[in-house]
Amino acid sequence: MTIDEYILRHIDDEGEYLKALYRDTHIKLLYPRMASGHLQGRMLKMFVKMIRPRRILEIGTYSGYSALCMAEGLAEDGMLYTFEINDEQEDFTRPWLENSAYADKIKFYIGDALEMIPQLDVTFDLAFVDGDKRKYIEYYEMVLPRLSDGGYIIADNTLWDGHVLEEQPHRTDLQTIGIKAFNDLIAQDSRVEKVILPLRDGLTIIRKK
Ligand SMILES: C[S@@+](CC[C@H](N)C(=O)[O-])C[C@H]1O[C@@H](n2cnc3c(N)ncnc32)[C@H](O)[C@@H]1O
Repeated sequence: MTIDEYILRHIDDEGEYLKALYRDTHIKLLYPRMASGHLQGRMLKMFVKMIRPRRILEIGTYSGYSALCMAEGLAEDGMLYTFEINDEQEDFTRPWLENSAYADKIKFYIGDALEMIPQLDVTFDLAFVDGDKRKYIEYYEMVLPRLSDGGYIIADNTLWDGHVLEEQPHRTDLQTIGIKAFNDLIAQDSRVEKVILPLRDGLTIIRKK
């Protein structure tokens, strides 16, 4: 048994619905590795239980796996706003969200989060940033003013398969360059407290002071 298998046997089950979504994602979608899985999903739900946000923002819905996990942790009056730029994703994802037990807690938008979020008049208590790795700084600067004091941002993939250790990423590798620039910015940003968890592909937990 691997340590990953051991972990999955000793944490909460993800449940039949999410198992089925994960399977369907692997059968029907390109890049299924982008979806949060069992461990990260349970972690996201646990964060929501700990932080107890009323309003959650997600940038990058993809198949809806992480959205459903966070919605599962939301209180009765909570709401999750999730944004997906790829309109071809809608036919797959919308039924999975709308047929779930959390349909009334999720607002699913198709479009560029960078354009659509500024048009909403909502303050968020938690934001899960999981969109285009080249745009993390733009997402961050857009989200921070829309975050409540003491609110949290969770940024995914911030270790980028270890590529962040490359001193000089190739100039065409804009994702590695983007993530490194984001990590450097967060490290020296006195507006926030931060910690990086080496879970899966790296999760940075950022708290607005
Ligand atoms: C890693 S996947 C999200 C995975 C999902 N959050 C999960 O954990 O299961 C990233 C998604 O972000 C979407 N995306 C990229 N840029 C975006 C933007 N500016 N606004 C909204 N979605 C975006 C991509 O199309 C892709 O589906």
